[in-house]
Amino acid sequence: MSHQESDSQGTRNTTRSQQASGLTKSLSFDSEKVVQEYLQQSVVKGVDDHLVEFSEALRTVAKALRRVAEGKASAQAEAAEWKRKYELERTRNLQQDQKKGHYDCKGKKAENLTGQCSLESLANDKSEKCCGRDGICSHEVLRDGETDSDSNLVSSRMRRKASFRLSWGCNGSGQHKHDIVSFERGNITTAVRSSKQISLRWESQPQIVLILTKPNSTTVQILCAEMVRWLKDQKKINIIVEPRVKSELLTESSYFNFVQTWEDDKEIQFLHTKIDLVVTLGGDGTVLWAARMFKGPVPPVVPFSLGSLGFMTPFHSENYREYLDSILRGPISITLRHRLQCFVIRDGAKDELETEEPILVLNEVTIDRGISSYLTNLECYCDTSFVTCVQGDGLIISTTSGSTAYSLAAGGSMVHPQVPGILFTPICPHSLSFRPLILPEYVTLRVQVPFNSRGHAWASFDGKDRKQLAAGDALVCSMAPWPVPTACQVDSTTDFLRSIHEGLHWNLRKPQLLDGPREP
Ligand SMILES: NC(=O)c1ccc[n+]([C@@H]2O[C@H](COP(=O)([O-])OP(=O)(O)OC[C@H]3O[C@@H](n4cnc5c(N)ncnc54)[C@H](O)[C@@H]3O)[C@@H](O)[C@H]2O)c1
Ligand SMILES: Nc1ncnc2c1ncn2[C@@H]1O[C@H](COP(=O)(O)OP(=O)(O)OP(=O)(O)O)[C@@H](O)[C@H]1O
Repeated sequence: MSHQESDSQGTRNTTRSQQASGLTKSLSFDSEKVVQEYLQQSVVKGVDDHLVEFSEALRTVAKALRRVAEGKASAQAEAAEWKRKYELERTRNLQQDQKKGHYDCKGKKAENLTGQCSLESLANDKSEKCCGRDGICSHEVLRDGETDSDSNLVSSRMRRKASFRLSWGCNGSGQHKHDIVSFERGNITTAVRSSKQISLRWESQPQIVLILTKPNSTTVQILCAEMVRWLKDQKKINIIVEPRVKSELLTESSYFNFVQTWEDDKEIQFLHTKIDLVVTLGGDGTVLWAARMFKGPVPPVVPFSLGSLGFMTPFHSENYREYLDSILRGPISITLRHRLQCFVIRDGAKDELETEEPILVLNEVTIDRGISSYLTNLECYCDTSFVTCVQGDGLIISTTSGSTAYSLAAGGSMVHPQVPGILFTPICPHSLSFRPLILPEYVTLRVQVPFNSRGHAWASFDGKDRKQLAAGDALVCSMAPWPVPTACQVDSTTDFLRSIHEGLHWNLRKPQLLDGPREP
């Protein structure tokens, strides 16, 4: 069924259910009124007349209830059809993932592409497979926490609260660390939230630092050479740089012979196993570059500001010695910047994923009209629910770190980078009522170019690697399990507020003068 067809079907169902609920409301009012009138007037009128009226009213009620039931049956059939389609899709995705060998929340193998457990597993496995070790039963806590006298007291006064189980890790990627949830007497409280300030303490001395630099900048080149010298001479740190930087250093002096690099780009995938710390010298683009190099876990990143804006670069390069000295000693406050993992699924490929590995983004994935002059038409789903159809220039699916980048320019909110969420921001929507959304971090989003689309769409990842999406192609994205830990200059909130004040001049306004009218 095309989106338009399903939409008009949906509208018909909504109208039907609105009619049904309106009917039910008027029914309950009418029948009540009829009964009251009957009771009052039967004293005055002949009882037989009123019995006739009353039975007529009951017939109307029965007829209307039948219509409500018919409406429900048709809505249920529609829902069953959607569920069937979803199940088909899910099975297809699972098969693909088993082939690919990703990992999932059910354990050993295969992270589901859409990052979800099956509906059956949610219903049947309960905690056993998905949530076994992580689920807690409220009644277990109640039993543990109660003394005998407590329980006697409770049972004598009132019935115990219904027992329940909370479990996690089933939806989304299934690999997130979740809040510690306490069930003290069945009341749910969270103790440690993922958005709390995180501190990193070294357990052994950091020894290898990767320095990444913005190209074509003399200032950066000079600073890089100075920093390498200082780290080697003063801190006995081994340095790794990109091949380009190694040749730049060697042009300056043969002293830099000790600096390591790689010859084959394939070696980059093993970098995270050797490197203790990454230092970036540039702007936000260099932090994005650093994040892009790590397709899995990322070592802590220390971003020095040598650009114009620097939302993610809180360290001023002039004081690099003090900063690095304190960071190498630790502890460091870090911001865990979540990333999104994106899969492009080609319609033509049917059962094949286009990419072996997901594309990870620190800022956002953008699906836009590219060079096409046609309106972009994108169908968007959140897990199993239809979200909307984007008609405009495109859509930005952004992390909270990316909320101050393109998403902000398109009218999205600025969100603290430690808030776990995914921003859904339209680009120039051709609709007055399309406001940006913020969705929870555990959802899987699917953006599909409809078969009847007039043009292609283009996906770009942190502003790079453009990929064309033809009609029937889709982009699926969910939160990646590997965040980018960036060192804070103070702490993540202070750094964030400083960056929006200094970078964007957020809410900068001259203070109102004292003179002028006053409250009497
Ligand atoms: N209209 C727009 O605002 C627009 C358009 C295209 C791309 N971008 C952004 O540019 C990013 C790529 O950055 P680049 O440096 O490689 O390209 P670039 O050199 O074109 O720089 C883009 C600008 O975005 C800023 N920026 C990047 N990440 C940011 C963040 N998280 N918060 C605040 N500002 C940020 C950079 O400081 C820079 O000023 C994309 O991820 C996208 O968010 C923005
Ligand atoms: N090591 C690198 N190798 C190749 N390209 C890089 C590297 N580091 C950064 N870049 C690219 O250089 C561009 C500019 O980088 P960056 O944003 O850091 O500097 P800037 O534009 O001067 O800073 P700002 O964004 O604050 O104005 C970006 O597109 C980024 O992808």
